[in-house]
Amino acid sequence: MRAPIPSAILSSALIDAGRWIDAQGWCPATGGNFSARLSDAHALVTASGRHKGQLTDDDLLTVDLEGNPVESRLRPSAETLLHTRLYQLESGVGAVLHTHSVASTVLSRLEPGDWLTISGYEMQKSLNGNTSHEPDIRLAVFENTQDMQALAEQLASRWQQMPLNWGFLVRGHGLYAWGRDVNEARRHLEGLEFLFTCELEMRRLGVK
Ligand SMILES: CSC[C@@H](O)[C@@H](O)C(=O)COP(=O)(O)O
Ligand SMILES: [Zn+2]
Repeated sequence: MRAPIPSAILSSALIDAGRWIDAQGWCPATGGNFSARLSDAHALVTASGRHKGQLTDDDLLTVDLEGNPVESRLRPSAETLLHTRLYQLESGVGAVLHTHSVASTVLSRLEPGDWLTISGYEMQKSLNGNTSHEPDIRLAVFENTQDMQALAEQLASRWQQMPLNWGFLVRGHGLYAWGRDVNEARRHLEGLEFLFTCELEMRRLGVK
């Protein structure tokens, strides 16, 4: 069982992550949503429709792991169910950052299959568990839908076949990256975005 983490610490970490992500240009308009696990049963999540570079404490609320607000009148992110499903699937997931970068959006549309495979980059070592550039990194790619319940079920069924690591892509939509805490989620997000940019450049050059 996890010791609960004070909400104020996680709020500040998510607000800070939002400013950084916005500075990278990975959350244009009101795109993206973030969360952090408070305990075994609750998470802090961004309210729907907020600009992620301008978050304050008033833009975050507590939800249970079914995505229901707890003691808040704010409307949680439209994609809360994906966050809470990740917390349900893996107790080691402590934070989830969802972004809408150009690279993740375009690459996910260029990749026709259910998986994006990446290999040969030193930056693969930014992803937990990787000690070499050589092994393939495989990221799940899901079709986009506005039905978050359905997408959460697809995520769970893919996870049952094989647990996913680091993140997944939603086609034409963006990236979900996670980690044991906000710092690790940020590292995975940054590493994956770098790898996507490289892959996109390779494909633009006709190498792949
Ligand atoms: C700019 S619209 C993007 C939304 O449809 C959605 O994909 C998104 O990431 C943000 O939704 P939100 O409800 O603000 O968390
Ligand atoms: Zn989104």
